[in-house]
Amino acid sequence: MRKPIKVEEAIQSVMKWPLTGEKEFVSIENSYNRVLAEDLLATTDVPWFKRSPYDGYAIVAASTQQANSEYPIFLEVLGTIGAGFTWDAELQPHQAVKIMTGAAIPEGATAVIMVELTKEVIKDGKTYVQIKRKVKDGENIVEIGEDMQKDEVLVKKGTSINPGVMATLATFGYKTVAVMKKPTVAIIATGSELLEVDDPLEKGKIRNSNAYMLKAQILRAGGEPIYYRLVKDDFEETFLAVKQAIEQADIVITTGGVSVGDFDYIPKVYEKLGATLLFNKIAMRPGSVTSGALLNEKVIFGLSGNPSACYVGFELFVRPYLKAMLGQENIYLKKAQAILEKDFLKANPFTRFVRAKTTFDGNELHVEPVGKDKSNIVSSLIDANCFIVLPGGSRGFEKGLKVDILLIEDEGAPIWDEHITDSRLPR
Ligand SMILES: Nc1nc2c(c(=O)[nH]1)N[C@H]1C(S)=C(S)[C@@H](COP(=O)(O)OP(=O)(O)OC[C@H]3O[C@@H](n4cnc5c(N)ncnc54)[C@H](O)[C@@H]3O)O[C@H]1N2
Ligand code: MOO
Ligand SMILES: [Mg+2]
Repeated sequence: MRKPIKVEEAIQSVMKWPLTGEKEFVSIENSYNRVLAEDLLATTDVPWFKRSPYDGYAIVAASTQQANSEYPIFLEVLGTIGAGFTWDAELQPHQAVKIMTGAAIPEGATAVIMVELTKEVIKDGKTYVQIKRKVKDGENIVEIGEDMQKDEVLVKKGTSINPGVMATLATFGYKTVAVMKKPTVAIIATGSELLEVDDPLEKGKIRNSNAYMLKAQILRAGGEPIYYRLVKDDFEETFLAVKQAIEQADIVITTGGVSVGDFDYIPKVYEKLGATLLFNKIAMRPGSVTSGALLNEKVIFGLSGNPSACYVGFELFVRPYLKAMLGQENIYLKKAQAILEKDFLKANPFTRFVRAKTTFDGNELHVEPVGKDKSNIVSSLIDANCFIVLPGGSRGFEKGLKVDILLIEDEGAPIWDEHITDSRLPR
């Protein structure tokens, strides 16, 4: 008899053994979605020179002291600079340089006035800019270091490279980036009933869908599915596949063959390998047979063969382990609360993770189970973007209750609908 342990105990027993990830260098072009292996520091001030935020005139603010709409002042315009160009002479009072957004502020200039507030006049062959208001010192000047300051830690290692991090890397000239190596994850699908994806159906057989599902889950979590094999329900074959995989990959996942059937060989494989069993029964549904074992400080995850159970097992146990290897902080699925939109009246002797779809009405989250809830179901995974967590020992949950959900994926909205609202007004 197997003794079920709590979900959190299973998570803890796995998370005691995170491998230390390694780093590697990739080109900035290939760094999107990778995880930073080193803190990202500002190597210069940004901007590193004063620049204009507007198209206008660089001036000495003091020259405008007396300006007002009745008595405008006139400054001589010495020339024009666009972004990327500099003005080499020092600007004197009563002089101006026409300047474009992004151009370096000339030496001596202390403010910029927007072009809309001025008028150019030509007198005796000279160009003057007419100014009708007092301009303050420092007005419309982007100061050195306004954006980022030299030596400032901008992004912590363990952060996933998003478009903003990408822009920051480029700002400081990182042609190559130190990122965490993607943990390699071997997938071994077990089962004599399994066909390859391009095999025609035969009596009693099904196509191996778990391996492809796991590949996608591994990629989504930031790992590298490197190796994948399909083995028959044969002890030797399964044993050799796992033994080889553990030498080649950082993490090994098997699917199927983990329960109490005559041909479920995974428990015996652990034994022969001399692996330490971490758990072989968890008080959860689906995936109660999910097993974990430790060999050479590497965790082998024995996920259920049933597709939905396999999926849940990955997200709850493999995902955080993989993300910990990547040095990430937020390794667990994000928890939220949502209003249950349909009765879920099944009793829950064990904690249940119901595949569900959550939607946001602009105000609150709502959630509805995606349908067929048995663990042998594939189709309910199509629309699932979260799990509803129903604690063990509960009788079922009625529509309208607030329930905990774990978010897996987030999609956009189908229409632009009241995307801009004033939160101060009643709705
Ligand atoms: N007497 C008992 N029988 C079962 C129990 C139990 O407690 N006592 N638990 C049931 C539960 S719950 C689950 S979940 C499954 C777990 O079984 P295994 O992990 O050993 O997986 P298999 O028996 O190999 O396969 C189960 C099911 O999944 C299909 N499968 C397997 N691999 C794949 C794949 N790669 N792609 C698609 N489908 C796959 C397989 O054909 C079976 O239908 O055990 C119950 N039995
Ligand atoms: O382990 Mo099974 O998926 O609980 O149904
Ligand atoms: Mg079985």
